[in-house]
Amino acid sequence: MTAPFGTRLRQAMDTRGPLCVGIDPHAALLAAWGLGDDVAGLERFARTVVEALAGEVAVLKPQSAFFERFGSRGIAVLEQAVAEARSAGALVLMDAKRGDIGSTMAAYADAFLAPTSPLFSDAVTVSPYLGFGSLRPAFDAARASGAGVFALALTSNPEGHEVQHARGADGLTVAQSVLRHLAAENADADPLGSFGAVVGATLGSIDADLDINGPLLAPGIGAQGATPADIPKLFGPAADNVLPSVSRDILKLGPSVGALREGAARFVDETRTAIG
Ligand SMILES: O=C(O)c1cc(=O)[nH]c(=O)n1[C@@H]1O[C@H](COP(=O)(O)O)[C@@H](O)[C@H]1O
Repeated sequence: MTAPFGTRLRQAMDTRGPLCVGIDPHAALLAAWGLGDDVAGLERFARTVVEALAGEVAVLKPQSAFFERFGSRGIAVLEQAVAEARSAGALVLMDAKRGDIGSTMAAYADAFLAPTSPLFSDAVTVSPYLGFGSLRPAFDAARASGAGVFALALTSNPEGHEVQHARGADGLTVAQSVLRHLAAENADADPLGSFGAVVGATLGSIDADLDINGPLLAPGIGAQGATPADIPKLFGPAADNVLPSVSRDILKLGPSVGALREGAARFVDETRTAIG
């Protein structure tokens, strides 16, 4: 039985450094790499990122949308990238942001969290906005396969505020409610729970209890304006559980494998220096 995702993530962050690099094959990035905006370009892009970073960084985060753009052939590239990244030692966080009623969520859990699936990943991002309880099948599947789940809580985009800061009858913000649910899922975990929150590093200030005994995926560094130095200021005592996520600011350094590796190493160094 594989160790729980949280245990594997803690070890990877400690040994390879606190960094998640996104595999986001934007059309503009394909062009910048001299690749066509087609399946051949997509495959070359994904394989180059995996070759450069799967043996180096703790987590790779393929953004499903950029593969779905090419239909089933794009998904075939995604399947290949996930398998190759995992076999090279990276943890793979599938960024799919899936959310639906429980019976449908079970099918999404099959797609990304069942070991028999061609898209089986170490973790997946999910959207809690059909009610946190609708995610139960994903948490159950993750527990069964030693995988993880990251639920959106305080996203990096400015539009998130209107939903995530809304308050329920209990007086809690939607975001705080999600965080409390995650803390309950992680209650007995040691050294780190397998159920994380997505908390943007672009937020300036966070008025929420981030003590969830789980990982905090922090996107928004680089292209969205945040820096590693923002992490200790923003996350305070939870900074040790922060997994900074960078996509465009590292990917733009490609297609050179060496440049991609240097860029990732630089972000790891800056984060470790900032957190201390
Ligand atoms: O779930 C995510 O990773 C995510 C959450 C969030 O709040 N903001 C956010 O930008 N992301 C993802 O992070 C990636 C953008 O990273 P950058 O290119 O570094 O800005 C995209 O794949 C986004 O979908």
